Amino acid sequence: MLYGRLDELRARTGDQLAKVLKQTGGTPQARTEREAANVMYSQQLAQYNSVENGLVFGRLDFDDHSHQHIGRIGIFDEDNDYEPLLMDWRAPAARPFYLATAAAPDGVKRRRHIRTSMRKVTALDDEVLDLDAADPTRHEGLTGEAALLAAVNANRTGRMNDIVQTIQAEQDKIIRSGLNGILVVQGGPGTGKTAVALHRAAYLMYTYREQLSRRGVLVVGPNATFLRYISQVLPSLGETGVLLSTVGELFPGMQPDRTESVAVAEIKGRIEMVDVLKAAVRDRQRVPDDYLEIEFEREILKLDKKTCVQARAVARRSRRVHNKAKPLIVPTILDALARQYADKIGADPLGGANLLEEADIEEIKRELRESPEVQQAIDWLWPILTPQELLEDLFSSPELLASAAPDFPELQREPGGWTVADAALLDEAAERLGVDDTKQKAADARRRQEEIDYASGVLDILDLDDAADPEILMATDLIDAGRLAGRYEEVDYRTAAERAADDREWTFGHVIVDEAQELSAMAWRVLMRRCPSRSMTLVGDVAQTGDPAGTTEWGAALEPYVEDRWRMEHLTVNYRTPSEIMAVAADVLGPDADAPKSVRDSGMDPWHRQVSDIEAQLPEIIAKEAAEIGDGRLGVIVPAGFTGVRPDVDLESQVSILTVWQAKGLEFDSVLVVEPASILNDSPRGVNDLYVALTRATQRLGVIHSAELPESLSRLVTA
Ligand SMILES: Nc1ncnc2c1ncn2[C@@H]1O[C@H](COP(=O)(O)OP(=O)(O)OP(=O)(O)O)[C@@H](O)[C@H]1O
Repeated sequence: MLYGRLDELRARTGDQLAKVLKQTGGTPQARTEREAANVMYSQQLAQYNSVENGLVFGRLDFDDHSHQHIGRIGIFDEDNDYEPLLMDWRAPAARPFYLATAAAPDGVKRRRHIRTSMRKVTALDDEVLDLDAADPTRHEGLTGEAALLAAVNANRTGRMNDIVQTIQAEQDKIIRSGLNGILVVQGGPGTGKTAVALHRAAYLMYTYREQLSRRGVLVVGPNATFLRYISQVLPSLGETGVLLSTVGELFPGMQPDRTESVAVAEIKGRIEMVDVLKAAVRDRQRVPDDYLEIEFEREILKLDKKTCVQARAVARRSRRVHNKAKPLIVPTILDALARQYADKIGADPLGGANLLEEADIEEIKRELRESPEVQQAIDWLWPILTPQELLEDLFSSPELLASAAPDFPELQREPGGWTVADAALLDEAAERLGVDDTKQKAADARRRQEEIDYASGVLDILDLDDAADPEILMATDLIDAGRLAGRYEEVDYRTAAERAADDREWTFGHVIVDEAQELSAMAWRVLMRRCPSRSMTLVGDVAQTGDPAGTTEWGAALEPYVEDRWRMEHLTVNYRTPSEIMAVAADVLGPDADAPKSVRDSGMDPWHRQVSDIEAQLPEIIAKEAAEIGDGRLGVIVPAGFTGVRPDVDLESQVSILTVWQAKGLEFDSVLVVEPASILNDSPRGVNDLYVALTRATQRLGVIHSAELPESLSRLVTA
């Protein structure tokens, strides 16, 4: 019945959309309304299409004999006072589905998990929420235990799935936490942080739609592979208006295409870079050592250092950003040059006062302003700079670098291309420089003039008949070309997420950051600029920090922005990694670490095998392990620089060879960790890296090494 209703809704929305698309013309208001309807119906249709799989997944039976189905969207009975036929999982009334327990049943008698495949029910799992009738083998801390275990034991597909059917109580609390302020979610590997972050995005969009649809929600992930891995979750929850991005991509047009050492990347992430960029900008506001010579009207004028210093001081005092302050140096310079020129040409041969009057001086200034030589001098004194020019010049010039960053000579490099860590610097530079929009404004003016010209052409055609009766109104009597052009100007109907992707200065209604522990101080600044309201959800694990520029303490990262005004929630249960693997991983962190508790055992011991030549023997070991897991997925996690690592991870293939950094946030049915001693020694945060590598497996773990096995892995059995 519910799928039937979904088909009806889809067909009806499709018809409405087709009707809107067929209409043309009309008043400007009609056009605006039509465009808005177009966007609304298209989004609705996308939502109906995306909830096809698993539309209905739950049912609650209440003590009063009523019942309610729970699903991905709400569907209402239009013929019966809009009674809910299917309750959206995010609605308050659906909450007992996630929270009710036998001890606190909240009026629920039975909770049913319904599994479907292609519109057919394939399995049911019932829980009777009655302490007397409850199955004593059930785990009281888990909601829908059978459905949960089926989900966590299932083979992985290479793409993350939603967990909407089996959200657990501690996760539900975070997903539905209020919109405002900064919420930090700290949780060990596999505790569902990523899943919770995405479901929270969907929940917030549903609950605060009015507030959030205008400014949009941003979800930030550590790299492009990870974003591909999670990309299907929000659409499957019926939400298409959320922007997924890395920090780097928030600088529009940024494509990191070069690499650099971890040490240099770490320096670029430091807060000291703010001062470096400030100094770099000031260094570009030049004055001559002595004077500049400028030829004007066959005279040689001298622009001396003192005048330039004065002009620069005026511009700097304004506290405008560099590119916007440039016009402020011009009056002082023109004035000095004009007076010098006047002295030359207006000198009274008899030695009296200058023959030129103020009006003449003003005229000279106007001419000076137009002179290419003068413009060239002004550009030398105060060049308009793009962020790219500023950084490229800084990094490739030993002199500029020595002046702006005397402590960091290692930043010097050949020009060409950008690294991941450059993105936050470019963004910071853009803030300091301000956008030079003169070209954009000129282009806009040109475009508008073209539209006006076109519109007058249209009006001319309408008024072809010269001999028309003067009593009859002509088109040009009613509307001029400017107004006609205005009507046809393009209005921007993209969703907030689409517009935000192209706009560096966009600010979001809510920002969600995954793997937030990896952000450098400079990256935090980028994100805080995108979210002045500080309505943010930051999920991560400070025990997994791999980037030397990242944080191991939430308070230290947030203090500069909100002091201690942020709240923290913890996730404590690991749904990914079986207890046997988690025990090995916890040994790596040491006895004081707070590793999460696994929800299940696998009955299989993680193993290690020492080989003499890894590169030669690995293919065979991989083939054997791949055969063991059938159509499951195998991740081979190797030290950086190992052969076989590709910059782009193929999520679809059965076997992936990747570095720890690439494996961040991902999971595989089976994992082979290669040469753990190298992973430990390659980075100052090697312990965390090895912990991340060991916790990627959902079923099986093996360790291959030629060097000595690190002592912390002594729990592994020998294969
Ligand atoms: N309530 C749940 N029901 C079913 N599966 C769940 C649930 N919570 C988490 N999972 C599954 O557990 C796995 C780990 O979740 P997720 O990747 O969100 O963890 P994480 O905390 O982000 O891990 P890491 O810190 O290692 O990146 C995923 O496969 C996820 O689908």
